Amino acid sequence: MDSQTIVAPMTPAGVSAVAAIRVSGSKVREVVRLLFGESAIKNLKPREAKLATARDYRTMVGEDRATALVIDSLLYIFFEGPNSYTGEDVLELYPHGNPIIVRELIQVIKSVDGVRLAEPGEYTRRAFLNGRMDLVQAESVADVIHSANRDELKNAHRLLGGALSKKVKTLTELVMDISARLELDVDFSEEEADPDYATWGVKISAIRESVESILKSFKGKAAVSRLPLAVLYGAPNAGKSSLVNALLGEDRILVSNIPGTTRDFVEVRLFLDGGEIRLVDTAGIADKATDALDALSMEKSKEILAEADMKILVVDGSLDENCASCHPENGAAQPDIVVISKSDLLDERRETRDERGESIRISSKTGEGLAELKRAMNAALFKKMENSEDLWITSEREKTCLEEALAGIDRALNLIRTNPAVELLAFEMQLVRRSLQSITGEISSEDVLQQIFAGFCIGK
Ligand SMILES: Nc1nc2c(c(=O)[nH]1)N(C=O)[C@@H](CNc1ccc(C(=O)N[C@@H](CCC(=O)O)C(=O)O)cc1)CN2
Ligand SMILES: Nc1nc2c(ncn2[C@@H]2O[C@H](COP(=O)(O)OP(=O)(O)OP(=O)(O)O)[C@@H](O)[C@H]2O)c(=O)[nH]1
Ligand SMILES: [Mg+2]
Repeated sequence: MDSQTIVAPMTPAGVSAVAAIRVSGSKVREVVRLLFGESAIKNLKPREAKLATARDYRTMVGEDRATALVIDSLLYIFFEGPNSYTGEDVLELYPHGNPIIVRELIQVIKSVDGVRLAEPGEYTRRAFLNGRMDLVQAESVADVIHSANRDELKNAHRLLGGALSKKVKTLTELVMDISARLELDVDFSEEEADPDYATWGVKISAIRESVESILKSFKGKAAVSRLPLAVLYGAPNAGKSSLVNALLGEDRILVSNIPGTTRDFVEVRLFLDGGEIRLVDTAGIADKATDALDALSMEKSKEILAEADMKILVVDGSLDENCASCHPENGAAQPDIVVISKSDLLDERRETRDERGESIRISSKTGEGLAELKRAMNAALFKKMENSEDLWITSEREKTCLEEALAGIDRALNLIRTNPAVELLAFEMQLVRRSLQSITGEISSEDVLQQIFAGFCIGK
């Protein structure tokens, strides 16, 4: 392993209130000295937030630090290895979130001998290599960051907490135990009576069951993380775009009293309690297209509706008659929920039940009904998992290791059934053990680590 010290921002590029930069490695104290001066080193206490002025030592005139250019006034925390995320000395800097400041800090830090920019995932890779976490946990860090909803996040936290690691380690121990006894049988096969194959068979079958159940829990990331899609549709001028703006709390989409304002469908991201969703505003569907372009717009609306996980029909509550073409019997989509818009223009007592299904009165002007609509969307788009105690794996690599283990187990069981040569059985169980150990990274290779961490973000 290279012993270079690494530096990278932990926060995304761009303007923010505060940014975060992390340095890890043996040169951390030197970085503190150059940024903050000799006295900072003397008073360096681990895990204590300090306010200080970071300067560019390269611009210093003579030996007087006060002449050096100020980069920022910021907070920093020093973590002394091995009690840090990576297990090495770590320095975290929290400057103001100006990209100029972040760039200058990183340039100055990089100018220290033995410091370079971190590669993607390199902090977590070091955490793994220094025994702070195993490979299942390291992979789950990416899941924690990229979980798209509450259930995924809960699963990712369980993986990070070591719930799967524990299961796999228990299985590895069982396999090692069997291996050890098999090896004994190999050594003493001359003297001893026949090995007890039936007992081996039962034990190995039990392990097979556990491996298979973890394997079956696999959920590919693509399948899990596809954001749910809600589509708003209805007659022109019904108030669809206004509703999107009201849900977002900002004037994102053009609104006007001219029917046909929205031409192309517009997609935004909305956060609900269960997670992020895609919300699409479509062009109004009129009884008759006014021109060829209008007809195309309506076609587009229908296309995106076909993909929707939730169809929300917006009906203008201020009108007595809404367009007939939004009725399902006229070929329009069957709504999951009907929204009666512009409730601020409605008489309180007016009937708000719609023959097309459950309905909610809303007003984009006053905000009435918006919270209720969000709750309904949340319930429809984030259905509770049937068994939320379940733990599932998300890593293709872990899946492949489990498949290898399962194949080895099946070969071993087959040997027991057909040709019980203890040596062969012992050999297969060694392979099974190795496959299981690859999952947690007890056995790993440079190639495997390269593959895993290349997919991480910079600074993780
Ligand atoms: N500022 C900051 N926030 C962060 C992180 C970080 O690295 N820095 N994390 C990065 O992902 C996550 C938290 N994970 C962390 C895990 C372990 C340690 C750590 O220092 N472990 C030491 C001490 C443990 C203790 O005091 O209980 C250790 O394991 O020895 C730090 C962060 C999320 N938030
Ligand atoms: N009073 C009142 N007016 C509303 C409300 N919502 C929308 N409007 C008005 O209704 C008109 C149409 O609103 P839009 O949001 O553009 O309607 P749309 O459904 O997106 O229309 P198209 O894009 O043409 O299909 C505008 O004049 C809005 O100001 C509401 O809650 N209350
Ligand atoms: Mg519109």
